[in-house]
Amino acid sequence: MLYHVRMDVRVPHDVEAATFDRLKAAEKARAEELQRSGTWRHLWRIAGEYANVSIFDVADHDELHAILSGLPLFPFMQIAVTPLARHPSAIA
Ligand SMILES: O=C(O)CC1=CCC(=O)O1
Repeated sequence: MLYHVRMDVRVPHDVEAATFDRLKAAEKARAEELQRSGTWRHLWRIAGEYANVSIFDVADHDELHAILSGLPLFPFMQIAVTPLARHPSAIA
């Protein structure tokens, strides 16, 4: 199943910069791993915002939740999930 996921990162004021930098590096490594496996199909920056739009390809809601809640930046993100169904006019 495909899911459109928007993640808005909220930088905490009370977390040390070095700690947040470590979390960002861990997030990047995990995102790259999931992209290589084909699970994180698209990852786009929303221009002008500390946010991204992503497409995930997973078995079901439970797998998506497990992945998202395991992301290193999960405690600092607002996440909006939209399940996608095939459009009848789509040719690909
Ligand atoms: O910067 C972001 O949008 C949050 C994020 C998701 C994957 C990643 O590497 O950073």
